[in-house]
Amino acid sequence: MVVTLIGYRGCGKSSVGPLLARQLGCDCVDSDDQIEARAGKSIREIFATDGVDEFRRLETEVLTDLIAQDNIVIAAGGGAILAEVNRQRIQAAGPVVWLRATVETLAARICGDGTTADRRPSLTGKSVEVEVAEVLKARLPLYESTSSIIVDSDMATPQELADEIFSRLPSDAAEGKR
Ligand SMILES: Nc1ncnc2c1ncn2[C@@H]1O[C@H](COP(=O)(O)OP(=O)(O)O)[C@@H](O)[C@H]1O
Ligand SMILES: O=C(O)C1=C[C@@H](OP(=O)(O)O)[C@@H](O)[C@H](O)C1
Ligand SMILES: [Mg+2]
Repeated sequence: MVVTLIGYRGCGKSSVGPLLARQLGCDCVDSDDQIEARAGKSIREIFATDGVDEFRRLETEVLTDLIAQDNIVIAAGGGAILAEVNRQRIQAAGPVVWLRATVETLAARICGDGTTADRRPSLTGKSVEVEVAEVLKARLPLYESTSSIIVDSDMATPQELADEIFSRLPSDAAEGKR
C-alpha cells in the first residue's frame, strides 16, 4: 500500500503525512528530505547550483525508489505531478490524495513557514502571492486529474485532515494491502 499526498506548496503534505502514517501503522517519507539527503544540499542550493531540471530528475529518482517500498505514505513535493512519469507511477502505486487549498491559504502558510527559505526557492521570481496564483492555476488540472481523493485543507487541522483521509481510503489500503 502506497498513499501519496500531493498539492501545492503549503497545503500541508509534510504535516499531514506523518499523522496519516501513524494511523496506517506505516512510515511517512518526505520526498524533499530524500532529495536533500541524496544531493547533500538544500533544495535552494540544488536550484541555484544544479538547476531546476536536476531537482526534477532527483525528484523522479526518489519517488520511484519510494514507490518501490510497500507500506508507505509519501509526502510529495508540490511539483511532483509535473512529470507524466511521476503521475503514472504514483497513480499505479495506490491512492493519491490532493490537499486542496485556496491561493490565500497557501500564500499565508508559505509566508508563515520558517522552513520556506531553504525548501521553497522562488519558482518564478515574482512575489509569493502572484507566484502562487499563477503556478497553482497552471497546475490545478494536474492535481485534480492525478488524485483519487480530494480533501479541502483550508479550514481543517492536520490531524482532522489525516482522520478524513484515513476514513476515505479504500478499506484494503487501511488494512495494509494495496
Ligand atoms: N491544516 C493546516 N492548518 C494550518 N496550518 C497548516 C496546516 N497544514 C500545514 N500547515 C502549516 O503550513 C506550513 C506548510 O506546511 P507543510 O506541511 O510544510 O506543507 P507542504 O509540505 O504541503 O508544502 C507549515 O508551517 C505548517 O505548519
Ligand atoms: O512546488 C514545487 O515546485 C516545489 C515544492 C516544494 O515542496 P513542498 O510542496 O513540500 O513545499 C519542493 O519540492 C520544491 O521547492 C519545489
Ligand atoms: Mg512538504
